[in-house]
Amino acid sequence: MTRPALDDLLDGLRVVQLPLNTRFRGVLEREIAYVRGPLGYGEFAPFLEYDAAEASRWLASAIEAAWVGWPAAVRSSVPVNATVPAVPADQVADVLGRYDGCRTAKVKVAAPGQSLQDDLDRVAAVRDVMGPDAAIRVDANGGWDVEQARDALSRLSSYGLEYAEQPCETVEELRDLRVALAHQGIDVLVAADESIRKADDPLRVVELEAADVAVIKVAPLGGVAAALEVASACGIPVVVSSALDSSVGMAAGVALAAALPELPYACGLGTLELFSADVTAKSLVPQRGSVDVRDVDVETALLHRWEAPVERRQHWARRVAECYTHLS
Ligand SMILES: O=C(O)CCC(=O)C1=CC=C[C@@H](O)[C@@H]1C(=O)O
Ligand SMILES: [Mg+2]
Repeated sequence: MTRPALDDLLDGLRVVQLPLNTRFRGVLEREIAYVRGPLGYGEFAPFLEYDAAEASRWLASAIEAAWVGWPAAVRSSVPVNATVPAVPADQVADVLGRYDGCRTAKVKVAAPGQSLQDDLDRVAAVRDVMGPDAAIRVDANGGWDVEQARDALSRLSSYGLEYAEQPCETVEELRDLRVALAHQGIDVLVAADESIRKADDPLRVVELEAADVAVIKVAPLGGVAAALEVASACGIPVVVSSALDSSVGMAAGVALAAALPELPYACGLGTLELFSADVTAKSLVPQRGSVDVRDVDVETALLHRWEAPVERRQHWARRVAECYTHLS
């Protein structure tokens, strides 16, 4: 891959703090850095707790966007799901109300400090608001062990589930859960997210027959081309999802979804509805249930408006430099 000099990355570096309208992953603000190359901006926003080796894949993805470019699109829009954070059931209608025309919802479950009853209430509220024809998937972020997952999914499945994303933490647990669900006749598909995006070997989950669906995120896999390779090698249906991106990062996810030969499920690319600010006036938000495949015009005034304080900008400059040494 074309590798810009570290100075080129640091010279164009911009850092913003974008407010969210709903708490997600425990935060109400998303800190995002941008690098700038000949093709425009690339988003570099690994979550703050990630180490340099893991975060360097996000840097490779930002460099691809700004210096290399993406594979050709085979579609002009991408159907997306609404994302429902671990909110109380009485806030579900508000959250869903932001998503124009989405007929699939992904609901966070097994959040720290919450009970299965909270999850049941939230999923029931989603079914209630969206009606019987909507598709509902849940995402436990590895929060259950196999037994808890089997019990939770046997109860949640009465609301009709499209799949359960990362119900357990390890690949072995996902495999054992699939067997347990089949034995008990619980008809819920298993999707892998962290087992792909945080793994040394993203294809192990397929080798162990541990998932029915692969959730693929661009930045954690090192860019659109790399993610496309993982998606093709998987041999199971793929759902492209965001990493809580601004429109710049979202465009990369949309580019991947647009390039995939088959897209059987709605993608998790609607999360800009959880933000109350962006760096473009024309956010890549869903309209009538889909996101358009198009370029994003970053506005300098918005980069200024949401600019992070100087110590955070220095933090991100150090992070870029550190990750740069890990680029392969
Ligand atoms: O898939 C979606 O609907 C939206 C994206 C999403 O849920 C996530 C984005 C970023 C970090 C993750 O905790 C979370 C996920 O686990 O899938
Ligand atoms: Mg997930």
